Amino acid sequence: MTDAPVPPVSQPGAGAAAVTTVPVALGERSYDILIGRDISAFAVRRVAALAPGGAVAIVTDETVGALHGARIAAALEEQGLRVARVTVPPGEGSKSYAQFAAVCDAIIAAKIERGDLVLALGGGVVGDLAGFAAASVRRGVRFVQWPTTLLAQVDSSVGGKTGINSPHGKNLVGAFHQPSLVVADMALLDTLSEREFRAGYAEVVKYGLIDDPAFFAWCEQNGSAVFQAGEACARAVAKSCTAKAAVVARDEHENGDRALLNLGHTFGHALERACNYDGARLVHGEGVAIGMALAFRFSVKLGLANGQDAQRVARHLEAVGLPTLLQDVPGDIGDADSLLEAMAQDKKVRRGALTFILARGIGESFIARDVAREDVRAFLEDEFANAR
Ligand SMILES: NC(=O)c1ccc[n+]([C@@H]2O[C@H](COP(=O)([O-])OP(=O)(O)OC[C@H]3O[C@@H](n4cnc5c(N)ncnc54)[C@H](O)[C@@H]3O)[C@@H](O)[C@H]2O)c1
Ligand SMILES: O=C(O)C(=O)C[C@@H](O)[C@H](O)[C@H](O)COP(=O)(O)O
Ligand SMILES: [Zn+2]
Repeated sequence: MTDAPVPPVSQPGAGAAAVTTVPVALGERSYDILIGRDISAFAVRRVAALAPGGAVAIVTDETVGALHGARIAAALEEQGLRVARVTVPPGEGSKSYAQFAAVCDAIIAAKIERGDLVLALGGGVVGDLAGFAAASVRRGVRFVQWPTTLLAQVDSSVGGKTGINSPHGKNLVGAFHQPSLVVADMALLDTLSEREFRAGYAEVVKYGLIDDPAFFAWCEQNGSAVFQAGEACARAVAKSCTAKAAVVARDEHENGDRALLNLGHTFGHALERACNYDGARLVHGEGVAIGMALAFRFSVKLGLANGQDAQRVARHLEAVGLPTLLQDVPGDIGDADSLLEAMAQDKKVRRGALTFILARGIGESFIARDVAREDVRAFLEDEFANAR
């Protein structure tokens, strides 16, 4: 990642809005992320070019489908594609075995062939679910990510992690399946709720905390402007996608430093499971915000980072209204032992040993293997005891 939040090359999208293109360099699986406002007219032509005269199954959720589905379906039909629509209920509960089976069968029933397309129109839930269905049906159909939340535009639509949840933990069943194109149209964020916008912002801040202190400082200065879904937001999306594209290009299957993108997630995923994936209590980005604050405080407790940095992280997250404490999660989240049990199912676990993303400071995150369970338990017990 670079020091200044400068987005990559912009070009006019035929006839209208400027489109910033961020390439994801993965050899024969390379693809572009198109970023801009009101870019759908340009983007549907790029989608159609992937499968000229073919078919596309738009997978969406009820909320996004009602707001944006008809317009995008019509635009794709105008490009000569046959369009089928597949709709799931909104929310994390749809990353389930039941919805996975329903989506796969609907794609098959729509006679989507290997040379056709699945198009995920929605947030990270739809992207992860539709992407996994695309990876599985006929052993692999190409797919397009058309993210409609800030979280999906800055993170989940890029990098090819797809999957569903198990009662044992988050994203435990899935596949790496890269999209063929990503379309991040800022205009779609206009209908997003404030709470969901804020949750997505947690994953933006993450890129600064991993290895880009200048970007974290930029977030501190410009965080509230990002929430206007204008120029600052487009910059944050381009910056985030550029950072993620670089990590994914180096380490597509998370054998090494892609795990840094998991900052805050070992704690966050355990909290999501503790809430039984009930978005009314905790959505993913909120879990990540608490998880990042915990990762910094844990780093301080282990003598790795200084307290001022941990406070600065929590201060910024709180300034935009994100939660940073275990006590911020409504209802019962169990205790240190039950959270540890959830963490034992984390995909970064090796031979039973916990791996965390910890930090020596802001922008100095690193992968800590073999973290002692006793240290985690003692830290969590302190956190449970320390009410605000
Ligand atoms: N694959 C990855 O790399 C990756 C990365 C980060 C997160 N994730 C996953 O992403 C999921 C979270 O994604 P999310 O935060 O986008 O949640 P989400 O997909 O549940 O969307 C949030 C809510 O906003 C609504 N919504 C979406 N777009 C809208 C719009 N434009 N206007 C109005 N309402 C809209 C949805 O209906 C939903 O109710 C989690 O399951 C998480 O594990 C995956
Ligand atoms: O793309 C990645 O790699 C990430 O870790 C991004 C995370 O924000 C995302 O939540 C991801 O789904 C978590 O991956 P998991 O392997 O811990 O399920
Ligand atoms: Zn995440």
